[in-house]
Amino acid sequence: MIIGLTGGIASGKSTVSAILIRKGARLVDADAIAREVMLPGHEVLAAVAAYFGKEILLPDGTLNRPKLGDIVFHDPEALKALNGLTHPAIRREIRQRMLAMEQETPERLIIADIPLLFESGLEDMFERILVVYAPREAQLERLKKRNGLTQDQAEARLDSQMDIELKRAKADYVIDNSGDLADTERQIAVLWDRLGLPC
Ligand SMILES: CC(C)(COP(=O)(O)OP(=O)(O)OC[C@H]1O[C@@H](n2cnc3c(N)ncnc32)[C@H](O)[C@@H]1O)[C@@H](O)C(=O)NCCC(=O)NCCS
Ligand SMILES: Nc1ncnc2c1ncn2[C@@H]1O[C@H](COP(=O)(O)OP(=O)(O)OP(=O)(O)O)[C@@H](O)[C@H]1O
Repeated sequence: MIIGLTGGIASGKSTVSAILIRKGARLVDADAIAREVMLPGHEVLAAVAAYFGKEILLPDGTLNRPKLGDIVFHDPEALKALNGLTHPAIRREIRQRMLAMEQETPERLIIADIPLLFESGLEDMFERILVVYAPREAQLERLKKRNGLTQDQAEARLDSQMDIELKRAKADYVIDNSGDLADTERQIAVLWDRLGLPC
C-alpha cells in the first residue's frame, strides 16, 4: 500500500513520517530528493544556475539555499520557473523509488512525503492521501523557531503554498498535529490499526 503524505510547511510531515517509519513503514522523501538534484554535478543544479545566475551558488559550487529561497519565495514567477526546472526530475525519482520499494517489500506500508503534492497535481499517483495538519499560527511559530526566520520570511513561505485548510479538506486521512507529540502518536496508532497493518 502506498500513501501520499503531505501538509503545510512545518505542519509536522517529517515528525509524522518518523513515527510511521518506527512502526514499520518505508519512506520516499521528496525533500531529500529535491536536495539531491541540487547537488554540484547534477544537471538540475546546472540548469537552475544557468537560469538564476551564478550569484545563487556559493564559492565552492554548492547552492546558496537561503539566497535562492529569498528570491523565489518573494516572486511567484521565479518560483514557477524554479519548479519547472526541478519538479520533472523530482517526480521521476519519486516514481522510481516507489516502484522499487513496492517490488522489494509489497507487504509494507510505503509513505511518500511530498510537501507540494497538491500544488504539483500529484494526487493521481496515490490511492490515498494523508494530510498532516497544524493551523497556520502553529505553522508560523514552529517555522520561525526551527529555521530562525522573521515573521515576514515565515509568512512569505507559507503564502507560497496552498492554504492548509484546503489541503485538509482534500485529504482521505488527517493527522491533526496541533497538540503535543503524544496526541499525534495516538492518532497515528489509530490510523495504523484502521489500515489493518500489523503492530
Ligand atoms: C528554494 C530552496 C533552495 C530553499 O531551500 P531551503 O533550505 O531554504 O528550504 P527547504 O528546501 O528546506 O524547504 C523547506 C520547505 O519550503 C517549502 N518549499 C520548498 N520549495 C518550495 C516550492 N517550490 N514551492 C512552495 N514551497 C516550497 C516546502 O514546504 C519545504 O518543505 C529549496 O526549497 C528548493 O530547492 N526548492 C525547489 C525544489 C522543491 O520544490 N522542493 C520542495 C518540494 S519537493
Ligand atoms: N506536535 C508538535 N508540537 C510542537 N512542536 C512540533 C510538533 N510537531 C512538530 N514540531 C516541531 O515543529 C517543527 C516542524 O516540524 P516538521 O519538521 O516535522 O515539519 P515538516 O512539515 O516536515 O516541515 P517542512 O515542511 O519544513 O519540511 C520542528 O521543529 C518540529 O520539531
